[in-house]
Amino acid sequence: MRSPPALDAGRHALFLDFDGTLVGFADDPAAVRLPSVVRDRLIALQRELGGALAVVSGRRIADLDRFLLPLKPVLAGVHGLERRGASDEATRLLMTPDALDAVRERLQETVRLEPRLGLEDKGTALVLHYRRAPDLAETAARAMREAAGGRDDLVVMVGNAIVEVHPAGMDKGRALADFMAEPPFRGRQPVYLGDDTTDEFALDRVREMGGVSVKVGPGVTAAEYHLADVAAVHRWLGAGSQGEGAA
Ligand SMILES: O=P(O)(O)OC[C@H]1O[C@H](O[C@H]2O[C@H](CO)[C@@H](O)[C@H](O)[C@H]2O)[C@H](O)[C@@H](O)[C@@H]1O
Repeated sequence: MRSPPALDAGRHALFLDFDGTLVGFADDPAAVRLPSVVRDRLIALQRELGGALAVVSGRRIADLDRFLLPLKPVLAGVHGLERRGASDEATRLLMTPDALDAVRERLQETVRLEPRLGLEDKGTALVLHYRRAPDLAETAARAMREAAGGRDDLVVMVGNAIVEVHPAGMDKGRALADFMAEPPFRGRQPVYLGDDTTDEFALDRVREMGGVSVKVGPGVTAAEYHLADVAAVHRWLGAGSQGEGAA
């Protein structure tokens, strides 16, 4: 796969995944770090792009703000179930948090019985983490399937050393399409960078829209272009190579 073309600030809208794209991985999700040189470059890019810069992540918006501030991009959190558009002051939730109550109870029991698994409660989604115990990948997947109980109002997704459940009806592709229908994105060509299976929804959508789809790292993808790793993303953004961003 080819390297992506240079960003054209007058024409493009830039969408960035967070973990595995802007920052490297760590055992503890709270331990990642966005190098200040990258954050400063993103602040400059946001201005050059007329505000058409969004981070589209599986993380919560409050969590993303902790890593990104003073950069305040448009944000889709929890795969679009949380949203803060260009004209929004506050985060909007696209679901009722009690939708996951029964699943939460079952997963709490799972991690009580197997403490090497971690449970991340994002309110709008629940995640079982097994990065510290890769041998528990199948155990985690099975526990999640059983906890979700075949409910068709929920979606179970596999990510990088995680398995996650959240209400059906939203993914990163839909989140991106919603932003593209609004200023300051409307009329621009989307550019999306992402590394994980959950990014494929957005990479697919960007190809349909005639945009620039960029897969970061290894793996099967719908993307047209490729960057090797987080350091290559930083260089492509014009922020040099200052480490991968894991603490
Ligand atoms: O959509 P993203 O921005 O890529 O977020 C996806 C998930 O990111 C976090 O988990 C991942 O990063 C952790 C820290 O490096 C790592 O420990 C974990 O194994 C990775 O899957 C976050 O904790 C999840 O909630 C996000 O869905």
